[in-house]
Amino acid sequence: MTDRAGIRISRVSRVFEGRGATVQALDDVSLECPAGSFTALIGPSGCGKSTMLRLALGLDHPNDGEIRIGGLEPLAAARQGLTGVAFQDAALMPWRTVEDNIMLPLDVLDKKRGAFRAKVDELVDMVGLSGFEKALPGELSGGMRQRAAIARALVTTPDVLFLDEPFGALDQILRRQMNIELQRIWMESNATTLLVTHGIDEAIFLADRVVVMQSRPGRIGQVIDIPFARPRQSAIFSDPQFHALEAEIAGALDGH
Ligand SMILES: Nc1ncnc2c1ncn2[C@@H]1O[C@H](COP(=O)(O)OP(=O)(O)OP(=O)(O)O)[C@@H](O)[C@H]1O
Repeated sequence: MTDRAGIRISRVSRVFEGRGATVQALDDVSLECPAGSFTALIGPSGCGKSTMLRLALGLDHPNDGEIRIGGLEPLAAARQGLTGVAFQDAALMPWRTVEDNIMLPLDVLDKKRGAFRAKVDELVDMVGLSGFEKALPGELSGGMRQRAAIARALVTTPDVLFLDEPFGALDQILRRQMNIELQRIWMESNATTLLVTHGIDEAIFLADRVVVMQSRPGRIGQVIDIPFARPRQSAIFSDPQFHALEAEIAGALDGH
């Protein structure tokens, strides 16, 4: 059992009005992510995945419905350090060292850095960046930058971790390595995780269930449970059951 917070998205709609056109980015979307679970969100471009994350982070507000993180409103949860986020482009500050980047949320939340020294060292070790604490982002590979971004997302020991295509810019081989590492990090951190991805294989490898979204308006189409035991090994990428799930999700994306 875990006492971590889960995510509850209830009947959320978000409409954008602009230049004569109205876009229904999300239409009556409900999703419950139990504490400690790993959910992957997949769907065509423009189906509202990033909008959903922005709402869950308190960066935007729904027109209808509500989102709760462990019972709290998203902004309150973010202010308490209950949520962590890593984006596709890592978004590290180029002039800050790796460890200064990892400590950024502490500065934003006005927490004393000293109290987190051991946590930062543990995270640097967990994401395999020992020896690079004083390096600048420009001195790191793409995969190392993403690992630093994930460490940064975890520095407040968040209950909930949002990942928006964190490995989208990496090549296939590196992405698979990062998937294996992310699984390990997730198992160690125990955070409720919501991953936005375009990679069907990545979604199946990592998630307990894959939520397939449809666009115009953005809605949840199918939810597909992934039955593989953990820890999952890279061999499952060539398992026939894995291929069957890939076909099922590809079909759901095509609206079948
Ligand atoms: N601030 C905004 N103002 C107007 N329209 C917006 C805004 N943000 C998003 N949209 C529209 O809402 C819809 C959903 O966008 P969103 O970025 O959430 O999609 P997505 O599923 O994350 O797409 P992608 O996979 O391409 O990143 C799109 O049609 C987009 O144009």
